[in-house]
Amino acid sequence: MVRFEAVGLRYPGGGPHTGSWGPEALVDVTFALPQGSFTWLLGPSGAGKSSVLRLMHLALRPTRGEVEVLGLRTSRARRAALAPVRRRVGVVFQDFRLLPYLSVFDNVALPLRLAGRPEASLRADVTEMLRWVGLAGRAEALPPELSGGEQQRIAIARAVVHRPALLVADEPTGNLDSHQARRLLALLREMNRLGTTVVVATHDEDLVSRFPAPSLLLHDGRLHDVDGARGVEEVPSERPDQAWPEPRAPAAEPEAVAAAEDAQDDWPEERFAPPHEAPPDPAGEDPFPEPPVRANRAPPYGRLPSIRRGLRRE
Ligand SMILES: Nc1ncnc2c1ncn2[C@@H]1O[C@H](COP(=O)(O)OP(=O)(O)OP(=O)(O)O)[C@@H](O)[C@H]1O
Repeated sequence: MVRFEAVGLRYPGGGPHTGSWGPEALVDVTFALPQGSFTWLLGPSGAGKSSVLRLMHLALRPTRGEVEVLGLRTSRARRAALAPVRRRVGVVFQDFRLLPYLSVFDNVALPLRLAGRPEASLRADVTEMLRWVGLAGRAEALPPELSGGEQQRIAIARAVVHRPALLVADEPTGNLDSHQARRLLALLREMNRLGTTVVVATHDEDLVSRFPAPSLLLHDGRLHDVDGARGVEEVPSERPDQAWPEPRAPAAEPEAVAAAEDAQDDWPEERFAPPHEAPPDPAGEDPFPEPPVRANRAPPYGRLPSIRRGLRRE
């Protein structure tokens, strides 16, 4: 599901267009997470947690080594191969990254629209997620009109509404009170129970103590202590292989959709490729073609009743 092999990562040193590169923010990071696992990503500020998550949701490529996500080896993959994989990854950003000119409803609906869900069928799921995060009444508001905690809850709803195969969350409880943080943990656990692989970077020790799970511990960009995460590679996942089907590619990718995807990039296209030891694949046949669009296929996503049931229990 996720494999890091001797990964090194450098950021641009004196700014993105200067051509100089800073010290390695990640050094020789190696681990593997099986499908259906739940992993805490821990470490002090500046240790490299966000950098690991950026590599997992394909906002960056490694400058050394290999990162494989959902079967895609990212270090040399062509950019066109990244989009379909990214659509299967849900992200809760530390700084939310809501699109300020779209309503709350449209922000949460974005992953479903990117996955090609018909408008008629997405309303119920978006409304249910908004209700779950307690913001159904703010569907028409713009993100800048919301508090930090409310924006975080919208960001969480957007990350999970399309039931991603992989969910990465960067300090998802940073702006939540303890009750909301426990509800969020319940949602993450329920999604994990249903087959989503979950990785959460956090400083919230109370949250971690409520759900013991394997941890990756980073210090100064190095993986210092792996509590079960590195070794679990050999344990086959008991979860069904196709817990979440591939999303359909949008029939046509309008410019607005492409712009919305780029807004979630840490490095927009022209800065996407840091100097990797090996050159990218020469232009040729795309090894990762978009899945074919099948006509009259049933909607790939079920409704959310099981998540709702799990939350009621909580
Ligand atoms: N965009 C960037 N440009 C240059 N250096 C960066 C950039 N982002 C992160 N770094 C550097 O990479 C290192 C790891 O940062 P990262 O944000 O991954 O740490 P973190 O563990 O997530 O920290 P925090 O808990 O404070 O969010 C730090 O030294 C940081 O200064």
